[in-house]
Amino acid sequence: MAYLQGVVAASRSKLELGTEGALYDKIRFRQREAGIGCALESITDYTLVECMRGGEVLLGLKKRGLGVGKWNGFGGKVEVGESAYEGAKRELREECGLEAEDLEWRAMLLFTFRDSGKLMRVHVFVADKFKGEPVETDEMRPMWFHKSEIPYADMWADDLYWLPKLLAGDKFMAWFDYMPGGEHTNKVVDSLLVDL
Ligand SMILES: Nc1[nH]c(=O)nc2c1ncn2[C@H]1C[C@H](O)[C@@H](COP(=O)(O)OP(=O)(O)OP(=O)(O)O)O1
Repeated sequence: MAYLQGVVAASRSKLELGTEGALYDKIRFRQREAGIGCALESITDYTLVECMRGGEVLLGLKKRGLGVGKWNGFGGKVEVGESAYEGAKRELREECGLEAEDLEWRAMLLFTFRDSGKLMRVHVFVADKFKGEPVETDEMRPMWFHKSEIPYADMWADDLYWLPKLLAGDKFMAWFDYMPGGEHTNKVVDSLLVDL
């Protein structure tokens, strides 16, 4: 499975820099330096799927919930009893009706917010083979964008840091620390990115 292959490839390359634990440690260090108590109180797993078609990427305008009003890939919380891979496929189907034949794991994004101890861990996959046509749902209004016309101004601020790398085929782990007010202020105050 492409997801597992990705993980194996990662562990063979920059193991010393790329391990998730090392990244958490760096986050703790950086947050302490910034004078934050740095309680990583809870971790919640999410998925994010970027569908590719030639030089285009499918984004959805989020109609409700976290990130409402922003263009984003498709995804949501990983449910109890499912893997991130399974959760990613399910969310893609639920949010825009596409059935991915396979997903390639490409990135893990960690998000912290200066006004909470919560850490979001987002597993990012790319799909280039899928069945069906994207349809609008209660959650998302899908639209294809050429790689050169991605609406970064109307997306999460972090996307500008990592989406170009993802579209270039890179694998990586990254951390983005958001100002209080997270999705409304939409300002990244610290970040780390480790190529795998
Ligand atoms: N800073 C950020 N940058 C980004 O590109 N995507 C982000 C992000 N923070 C969250 N996301 C993505 C991850 C996930 O795909 C989505 C948030 O998930 P949802 O709100 O859809 O989750 P839930 O599962 O709680 O919702 P339901 O689907 O209603 O159950 O936004």
